[in-house]
Amino acid sequence: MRFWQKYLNSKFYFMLIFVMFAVALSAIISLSKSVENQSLLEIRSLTPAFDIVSEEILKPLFIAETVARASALKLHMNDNVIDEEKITNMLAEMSEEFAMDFFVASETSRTQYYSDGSSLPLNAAKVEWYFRAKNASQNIVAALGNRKDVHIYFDIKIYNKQGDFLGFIGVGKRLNSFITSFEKIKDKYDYDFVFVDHNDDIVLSSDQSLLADGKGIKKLQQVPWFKALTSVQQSGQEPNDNVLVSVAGNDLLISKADLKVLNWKFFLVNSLNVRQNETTKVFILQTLYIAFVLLLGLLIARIAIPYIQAEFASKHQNDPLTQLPNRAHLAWRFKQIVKEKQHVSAIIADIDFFKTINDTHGHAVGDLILCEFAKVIKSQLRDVDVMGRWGGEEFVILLPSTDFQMAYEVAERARVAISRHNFMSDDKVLNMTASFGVAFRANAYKLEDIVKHADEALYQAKREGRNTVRTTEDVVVNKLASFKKLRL
Ligand SMILES: Nc1nc2c(ncn2[C@@H]2O[C@H](COP(=O)(O)OP(=O)(O)OP(=O)(O)O)[C@@H](O)[C@H]2O)c(=O)[nH]1
Repeated sequence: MRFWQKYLNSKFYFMLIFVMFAVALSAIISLSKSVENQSLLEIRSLTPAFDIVSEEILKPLFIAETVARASALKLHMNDNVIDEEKITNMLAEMSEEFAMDFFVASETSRTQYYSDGSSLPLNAAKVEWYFRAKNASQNIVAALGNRKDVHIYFDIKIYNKQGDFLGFIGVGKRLNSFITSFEKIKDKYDYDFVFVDHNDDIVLSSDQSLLADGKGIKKLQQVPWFKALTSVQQSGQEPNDNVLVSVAGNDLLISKADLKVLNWKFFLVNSLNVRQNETTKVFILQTLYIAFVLLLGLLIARIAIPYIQAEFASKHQNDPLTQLPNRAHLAWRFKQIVKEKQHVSAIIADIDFFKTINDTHGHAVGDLILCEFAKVIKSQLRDVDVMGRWGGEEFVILLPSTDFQMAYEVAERARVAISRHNFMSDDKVLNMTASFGVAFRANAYKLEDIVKHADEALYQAKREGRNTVRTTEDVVVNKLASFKKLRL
């Protein structure tokens, strides 16, 4: 099987499945995220709609109602002769307090008094609203009025105890004062809203082109999205208040609410294209983000897992016969010692004529002796020292924070212990010896380096009769002596 075929068969398919799984998982998570985001947007967009109604409409209306019911103004309006100065002063105080324009329209004097001190005779030909509102069945009337600039007025009817009509108390808000707050909301949530009265006159809107201007009041029937509604929808008889319409390629969701207190309607116009774009953007970004995180996780796992496995293996690998650390484990321990910035000495121990033991008593006895040999030497070491099996009948001992002299003494102590130990085989005592090589490295970075030097010393110990300890210093002295001999 060719390499690429093998690759395609195993790793490639695994990766493909993983990537498909990652993308599918990210898509599912993103989908739920974008639905969550969409719902959040909807809730967030509805909240300010309620704020607009309560803050901009209901609040001035309730202030007007409260003032009308409780104020001393009502008493003055009941006087046979209206005290204009008192009424005007009171209106001015209220205007200062609530930052709105107040007025009183008196039936007795047929005059309208404003909080700015001005007044206007209620002339049937000029002030049409007064007579219309007076004859209306509701006690609260809201209407647009054009005084200096366009105002929206909330008028409350006033009666005396006998039920005689005394006139109106009301508040007026300049239409321009709504515009700033409407624009802020429109910028933030990107929807339009329209308030219309019982005549379908547009009273307030976030769309400035729909607001009343010098040319007059606009009608709901002039608005493009309203024109796009069916006649049943326009009549408001449709049970569902949310209607979808398409205007110039833009899908709009129209929500309607009734403001019964004023006999008004409130329309919220949501551009679905904007919402859909937002949702798509959130979906794509989420998918990319999650796929990136998953792939990054895979990459990290691919790099980290073999490393962790190797670390774990070297940390836990022991020689099966003696249960001592093997070479990989020794190398890991050596790295730890170097990392801790400790200087270290190494001893290599090798049983003398071990082949003869095997040949004479058998391999099984040889195995037992190897284990016992390890135990005897370990009994001479500190807990921090590490003894491992280097291979065959060779053992390496690492001595952290141990200088050359001390390492030599440890090796010598081990040599004596071995030579004095009675190894047993079938009730027969076997005596044996071992040779030792000692090396010291203040800054050895690799186990192989320090063991190589110790091995040179061991080789010299073997050459010089066995059952002895030799050091790297001995090796140098020996080399120098041979060099001198050669020169002579
Ligand atoms: N029983 C047993 N013997 C082993 C094991 N590993 C290596 N040996 C034997 O150890 C012996 C090492 O022999 P040599 O390398 O000739 O060394 P030696 O006989 O100890 O002689 P010197 O080291 O020169 O003193 C060989 O016979 C190997 O078979 C093991 O795990 N168990």
